[in-house]
Amino acid sequence: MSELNLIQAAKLALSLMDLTTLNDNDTDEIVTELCHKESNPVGQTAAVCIYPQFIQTAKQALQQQGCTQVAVATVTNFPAGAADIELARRETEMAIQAGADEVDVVFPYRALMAGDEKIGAELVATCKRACGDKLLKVIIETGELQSAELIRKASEIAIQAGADFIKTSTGKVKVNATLSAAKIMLETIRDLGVQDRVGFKAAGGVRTAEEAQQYLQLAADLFGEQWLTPRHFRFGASGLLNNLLSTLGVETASAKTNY
Ligand SMILES: O=C[C@H](O)COP(=O)(O)O
Repeated sequence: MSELNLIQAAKLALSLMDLTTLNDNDTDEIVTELCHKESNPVGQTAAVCIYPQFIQTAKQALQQQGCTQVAVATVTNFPAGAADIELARRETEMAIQAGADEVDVVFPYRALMAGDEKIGAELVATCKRACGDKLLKVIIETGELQSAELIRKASEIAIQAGADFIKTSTGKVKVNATLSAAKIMLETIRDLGVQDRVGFKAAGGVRTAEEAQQYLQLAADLFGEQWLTPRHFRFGASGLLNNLLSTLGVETASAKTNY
């Protein structure tokens, strides 16, 4: 596989990003400001990712700027990853009813760590049914699972239960996305032969174009550069956009914001 240079990687990473704000003090204004970051000289991200109560705000802000192709993603069972299937189903159903295009649900990883493989499968299958044709990304929280065996097992369960994407992390625990966890997840996608229908999302702590480049190269080495589309690869990041823009020579007036 040829090497992606930093400029190519930065452009690609921007187009594959779920531009995220998931803070307890988020407001309509903060979400609107996030959506305004879509108006930049390089191009738009794949999605914005926000808490469910801001779905309508995000949709309106994107529409007002003519950014209707930017998807609105939200989170459910987040960030705890409880083993309450009914609650996860309700939250997911409500998110879809509120207009979400994509749902990132946290896998009940603690239950898996305690030896329960069934509850995760049921939760993912139930949430996928609630999503219908909207994308379901399943956050397996690799930094808590820790072992390669558990990361692989959670990936397999999520994929077999209908996940459209497997995602590393919530961004809310000590260890978030790492290249070693990404490698295990991407190899699981390859080993199950599901790369046509299942994508991968690196999320949590990805802050620089150089880091993004490494994740993209990992995936490109396994599946080819043509696999790097929003249907197959995402970054979930609240602090990567400004770095990508400055790598691409764009100084934003709002560089003072953290994105
Ligand atoms: O799902 C995305 C993550 O919450 C983003 O994590 P981050 O704030 O470390 O970029």
